[in-house]
Amino acid sequence: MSLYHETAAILTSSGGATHGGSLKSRIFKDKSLKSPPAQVYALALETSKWSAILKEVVEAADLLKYEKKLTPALSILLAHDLLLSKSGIALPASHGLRVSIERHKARLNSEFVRARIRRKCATLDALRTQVEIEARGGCPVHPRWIRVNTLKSTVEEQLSTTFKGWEVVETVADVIAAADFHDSKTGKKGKKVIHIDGHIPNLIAACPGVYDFTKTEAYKAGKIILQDKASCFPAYLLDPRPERDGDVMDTCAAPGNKTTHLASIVHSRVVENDKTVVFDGRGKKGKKKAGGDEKTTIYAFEKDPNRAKTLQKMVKIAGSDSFTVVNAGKDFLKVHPLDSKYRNVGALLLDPSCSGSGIVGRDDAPTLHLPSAPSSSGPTPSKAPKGKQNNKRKSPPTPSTDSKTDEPPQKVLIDDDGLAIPISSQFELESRIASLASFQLVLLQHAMSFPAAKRITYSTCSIHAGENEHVVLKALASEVAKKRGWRVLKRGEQVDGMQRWDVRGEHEAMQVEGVTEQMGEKEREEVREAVIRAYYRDDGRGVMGFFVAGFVRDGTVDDPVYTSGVKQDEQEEEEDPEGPFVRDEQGRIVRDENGIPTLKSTGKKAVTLEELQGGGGGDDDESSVEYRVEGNDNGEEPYQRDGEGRIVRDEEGLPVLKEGRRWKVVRGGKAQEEEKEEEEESESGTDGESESEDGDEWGGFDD
Ligand SMILES: C[S@@+](CC[C@H](N)C(=O)[O-])C[C@H]1O[C@@H](n2cnc3c(N)ncnc32)[C@H](O)[C@@H]1O
Repeated sequence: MSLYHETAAILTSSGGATHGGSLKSRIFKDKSLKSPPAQVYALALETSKWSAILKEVVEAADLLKYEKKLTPALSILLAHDLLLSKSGIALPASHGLRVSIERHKARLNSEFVRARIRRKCATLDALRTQVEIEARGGCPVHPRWIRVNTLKSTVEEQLSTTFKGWEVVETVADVIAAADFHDSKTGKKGKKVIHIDGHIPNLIAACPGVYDFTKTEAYKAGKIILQDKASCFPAYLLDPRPERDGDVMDTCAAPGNKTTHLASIVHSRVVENDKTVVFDGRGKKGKKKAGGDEKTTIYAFEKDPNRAKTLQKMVKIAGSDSFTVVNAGKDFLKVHPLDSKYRNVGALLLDPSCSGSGIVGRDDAPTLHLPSAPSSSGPTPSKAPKGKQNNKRKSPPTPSTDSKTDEPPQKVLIDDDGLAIPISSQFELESRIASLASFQLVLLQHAMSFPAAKRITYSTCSIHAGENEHVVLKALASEVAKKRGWRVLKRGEQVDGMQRWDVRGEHEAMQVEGVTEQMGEKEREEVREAVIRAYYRDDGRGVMGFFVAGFVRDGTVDDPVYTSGVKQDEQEEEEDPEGPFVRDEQGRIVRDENGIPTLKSTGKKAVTLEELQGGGGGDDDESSVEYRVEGNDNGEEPYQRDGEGRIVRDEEGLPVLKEGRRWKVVRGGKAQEEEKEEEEESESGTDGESESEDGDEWGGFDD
């Protein structure tokens, strides 16, 4: 099959919206293609951009009437290459398709000139510019953002290598403006200009479409990473500092842009402070931190095993594998916060799956205009696409055709995992957002429960308040946040570049039923001002739609359930230095007349008199603390008595045993005691007396 047949099949395939996402991904994932996917994609994209004009030309020239074997899609693909491609039709001169279009060359050319004049364009260049702008549906140009990976390079090095000869301009807006430049001599679009970002360190905005950075040595060596400016906010806002935050966790990490950004920041902090650090893992890079042996590890989790492979590759290429542990295929929600591996995790980055509604260029196919069937003769100039209709993230990736205008295209929400979810109503959209938001909140609360955590960033590439401000407000109102003292990282406390970023939370998003009623106006405004937004807009900022919020706690407020896994009362029993017994005001253990202590947990006596007299185990509740009197069992009671017949007690009030008698304290109940005795017998062959000596601890009473 020829390039043209394959491309026509892609452009007109039905169900594309729900079967594989964007035009680009449909083409590059199509294993049945014989032509190079890049060539198919370029032809499909460019023809779609020009299709409104090509449709007019083909119809006016009556091409489909004369060439019955051509389909509408084939006709505009061939017309595109005939009229606009420098190399012409990519087929042998004798090929039937080529012959069928070239014999109409003169008429097609003159209709093309007429179409240009109708659009009031004096030159082909002017028409090109108009087509480019229309193809974006009036949406802004998006710069190519490049993060210099400071683990491997510096901005200075990149300026003198990758960007050698590029002009450095003052603003992002200048970079955007350069994209519409068209060099009439070379026929090339855009200019080689860059801007060094003023908010995020080591970030460069380059004019898009001028250069394929994926082909550069710097990209292949991991010296530069293609990452949108807004997507750099979370790691920068988290601002992990080895000496303050210890280990760092990236909870939802693939493909790894933020993981590698975190690594770069951690590393630069160490260098900046002129302190050295031991990086964990197989680190050859490690240096000792001044005055200590702390280690910094970045733990990255990715539940999707395939995406985790990309993460692993990225971490390696970026040069951070020596101190990044990739937990491939591991669900962050299944990571136990009390797992000792993570006891030093002080900073967590949470960038969970979201609706992806802020992503730029997700739907990359401009609306396709196909010529009408031959019966409807005569030119029917179609209107050029207006507004944002061909750069909408929720519109179907399958291009609509003019002949189907009576069927409104089904909307598709392509999330940031690349999953295409058909959305046919506002209700469906809201349900999808609500379900994502509830999951995002669970993840955020889980992050908040790590014992040493003091800083968290939560981010999405969504523009919906439901996934953004609302999740933040609900998280702040949650039990874990309250019990552990989590609060929002206020604007004034943020790293410099984020303080200066002036796009903040949405006013109308600051009300959440059942959550914000208890908050004062000032508190709500503080949260709104603290959270950071970015929009894909024609505002000169050149960023994608994004949201990020920081959370902090100072650690003075905490709940033991989040540090030791036990509730306060349980912890008192376990860790109370006074032990599990009730004490009086002077700190003495409260005992009954026989000196038997009372347990705090049950209010019952720790042992019964019968037990003290050697009678065996107590009830189940108290089975973890059993006491036996052993030795010289001659039938007499084991305690010493004074002249008045009272049991003699030591300073703690414990009965003093007669000579030859001793206490045996058994922890863990009767079953364990029996087990222990069996073991003792089999090991030593003694009657356990000597073990009893060893075990003659007063642990049960003293601690
Ligand atoms: C928005 S993407 C992360 C992008 C990444 N932070 C970056 O900047 O390159 C969300 C990722 O989280 C993963 N994910 C979702 N839920 C997860 C979970 N419970 N545990 C671990 N990974 C999860 C998804 O598979 C997806 O790869």
